[in-house]
Amino acid sequence: MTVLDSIVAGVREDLAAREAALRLTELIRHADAAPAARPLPAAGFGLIAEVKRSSPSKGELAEIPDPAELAASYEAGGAAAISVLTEQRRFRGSLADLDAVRARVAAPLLRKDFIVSEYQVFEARAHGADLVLLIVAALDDEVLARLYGLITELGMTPLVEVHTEQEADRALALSPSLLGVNTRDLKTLQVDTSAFGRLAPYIRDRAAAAGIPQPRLVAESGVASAADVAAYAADGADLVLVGEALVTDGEPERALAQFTQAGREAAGSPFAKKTGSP
Ligand SMILES: O=C(O)c1ccccc1NCC(=O)[C@H](O)[C@H](O)COP(=O)(O)O
Repeated sequence: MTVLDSIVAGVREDLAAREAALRLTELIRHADAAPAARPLPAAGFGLIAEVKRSSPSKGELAEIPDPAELAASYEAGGAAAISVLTEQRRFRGSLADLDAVRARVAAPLLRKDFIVSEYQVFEARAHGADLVLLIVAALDDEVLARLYGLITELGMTPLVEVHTEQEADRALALSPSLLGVNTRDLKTLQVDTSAFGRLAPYIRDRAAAAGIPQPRLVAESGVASAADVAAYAADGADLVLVGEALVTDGEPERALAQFTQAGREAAGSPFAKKTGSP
């Protein structure tokens, strides 16, 4: 069993308990009553800043007693969106964190979890999410397409996450507007930040060959410094998702603003790789 398999097994158990506590029909009523989902800023380089207490790879990262306060400092630093981990067992997140953050900030919110069922998508909407993560490695094609369709139908944006070329091909079949390359292999937890620079041109070329719109690319994981953000941006990332480096920094607002500035400068440089290879 891979790390991803064991996380998903726990997620399914916790999900069954929530499904028993609140009927789907009732949950859908809450989702329908939620204010409309917000889009990401239309263009330009940006950072997705994550509320992350702990992780399978690093253990405890930060206590974060007030996730809304942290999110407010991300927003003040200019985050394009805020990612809230809601998985409980390995990341110590919750839907209550999502509620607290939603009540405090206007920035678009990503529900970061291991989404395997429609119930979780309705939960995301009911708790104010604007974007929902779909991890290709955790889903078969049929479920992936079904969840993608529901997220879109509810007005939210799916962030479709891949780690390999084969997963990228599966993701591109959906013509996603937002495609994440996680440089962390969720099966082994190894991070290889150079994976983004290899996969981004592959994705751009395959999208061009398929005649579909180019997705905005999100580089995920492994950022320790502004230079890492700049490297992802130079390799063509439109957005970079950062967790650990921000939650362990004593000044997250300052760190976020610095990372964003570094990414913008690199993305605007004539050497930035924004298109598929000729
Ligand atoms: O972070 C982990 O250890 C992890 C393990 C297994 C599945 C997912 C995991 N993380 C989710 C993420 O994708 C990251 O939280 C996100 O990309 C931010 O990464 P980082 O900046 O390296 O904290």
